[in-house]
Amino acid sequence: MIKARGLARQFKVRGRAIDAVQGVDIDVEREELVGFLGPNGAGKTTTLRMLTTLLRPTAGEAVVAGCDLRADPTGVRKRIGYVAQGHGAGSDQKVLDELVLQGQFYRLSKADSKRRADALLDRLDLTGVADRLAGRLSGGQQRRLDIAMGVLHDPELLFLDEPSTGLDPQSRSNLWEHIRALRTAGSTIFLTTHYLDEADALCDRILVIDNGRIVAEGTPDELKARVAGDLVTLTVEHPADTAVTSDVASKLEGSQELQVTGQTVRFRVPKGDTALMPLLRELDNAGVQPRSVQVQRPSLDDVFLTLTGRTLREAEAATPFFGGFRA
Ligand SMILES: Nc1ncnc2c1ncn2[C@@H]1O[C@H](COP(=O)(O)OP(=O)(O)OP(=O)(O)O)[C@@H](O)[C@H]1O
Repeated sequence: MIKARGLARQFKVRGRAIDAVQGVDIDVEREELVGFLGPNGAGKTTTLRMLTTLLRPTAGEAVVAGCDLRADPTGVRKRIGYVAQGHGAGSDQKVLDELVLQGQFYRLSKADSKRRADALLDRLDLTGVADRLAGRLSGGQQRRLDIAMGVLHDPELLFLDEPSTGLDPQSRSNLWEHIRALRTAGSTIFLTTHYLDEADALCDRILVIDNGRIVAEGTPDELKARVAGDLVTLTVEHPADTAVTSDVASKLEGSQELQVTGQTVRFRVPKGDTALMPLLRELDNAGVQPRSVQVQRPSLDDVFLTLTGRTLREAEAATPFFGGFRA
């Protein structure tokens, strides 16, 4: 559905070159839900704007929904849906009218447009607000209306830019259910996000982008497997027991990144759950009583840290934002 090779975009700002996207390769298969994950300023929106024909690449090639990006941008536009970041439908139209107009914009007959609008309102849980002004919807309803607008013409491929930004946790998980349902119904979806939990919960596959380059690619589980194992956190009753505990932990097969803070010993092992029994047995033999033991699977944040040496939050804090120059 998407095949991009060496896609790049440079911006010139006051004589200074900004390499926003530095030659990315992207492959998305039909009916896949793929996430483009990276911190603010990593190049996600720029890539999306290139793939949706809104921005000309400075280098590279792409075939999107069967059409060549450079040779047939009109063909691409006909076959895709695009929901921009915080897009927001017009405020002075009723929800249903807004959708019917959108359908007519795509040259559907009024009757067809109304039929599809009704079906989408039902699928996206918006039937109850069909007669409300679009500008009066809650944040979550607004985003669902944006998505309905994006899929009304039944595109083969849907692009979503930061779909859940600005939503409260409940509206986010509700939106995720709707996005998953669209995928289950046969849509191919490419979305950008800087939320690790969103990428983890939604995506079949994730591309991680940092400073305009793809630094990793895989299923959420494959990416997590790149981190050196599960994190075991063990707290002991007496400070004097930490030396024995860290000694026992360091002897477990594959144990690494051992750290002691106060009465807490932390380390990574390849399979935390299976390592737990021998660990507790050894500690019992040594007369150590742990107060608590916790095993955590690596998060995508750990993956980002492993790949780039920075947490997503640090990466975002360090990214210069060229306010006023955004297209
Ligand atoms: N029109 C533009 N002119 C100049 N620089 C730009 C322009 N658009 C984007 N940039 C710069 O290109 C880089 C990538 O920006 P982009 O918006 O693609 O990142 P992003 O990953 O989508 O970030 P966010 O999550 O904040 O949307 C940033 O440094 C940004 O400031």
